[in-house]
Amino acid sequence: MALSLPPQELTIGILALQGAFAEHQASLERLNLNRKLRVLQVRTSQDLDQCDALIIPGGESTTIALLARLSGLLEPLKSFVKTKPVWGTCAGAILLAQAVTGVKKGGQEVLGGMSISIARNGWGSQVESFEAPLQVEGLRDSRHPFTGVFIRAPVILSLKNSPNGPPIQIVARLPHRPRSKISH
Ligand SMILES: NC(=O)CC[C@H](N)C(=O)O
Repeated sequence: MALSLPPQELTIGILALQGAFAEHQASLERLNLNRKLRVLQVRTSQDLDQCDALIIPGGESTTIALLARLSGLLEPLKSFVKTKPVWGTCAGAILLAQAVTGVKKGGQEVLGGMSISIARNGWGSQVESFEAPLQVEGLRDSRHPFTGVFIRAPVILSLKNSPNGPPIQIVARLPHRPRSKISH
């Protein structure tokens, strides 16, 4: 996967078939960057063609894969993840994995792109969702932990550096599920 981005205006796509795409868009638009950023909701392969990079949001991975297939986006996405930078949040990370466990009856379509294996709903069901403080390498204020929100979240079970891609860097770990649930 190529990780370098062109220096001119960047177009960041957000896969907008289902899930938290609007929240990702709002966060990107709040960023105060010293370069021009265009944020594009991606629903067609023509949208995808305009993107320098892509975010696949959290949501429901099976539904996102199904909608991608119905809208003719599945194959373009599989090609995109081989050559361009892609970020996967929760369901997005499941879609970027090479192997998934805990899948629904009928299986789970994936895009590949990251040489990881992942367990869908690996921390438990919806009622077992939780928040946990994380030390994230590279965040500006490393004195304060980042609050990770794990909503029916996946667990990355294994990762393997691929000979063609950049080395994998782990920026945070959560070895055990904490007791606290989501606070309201
Ligand atoms: N927060 C999420 O994105 C949940 C992912 C969901 N469990 C799935 O399988 O797609």
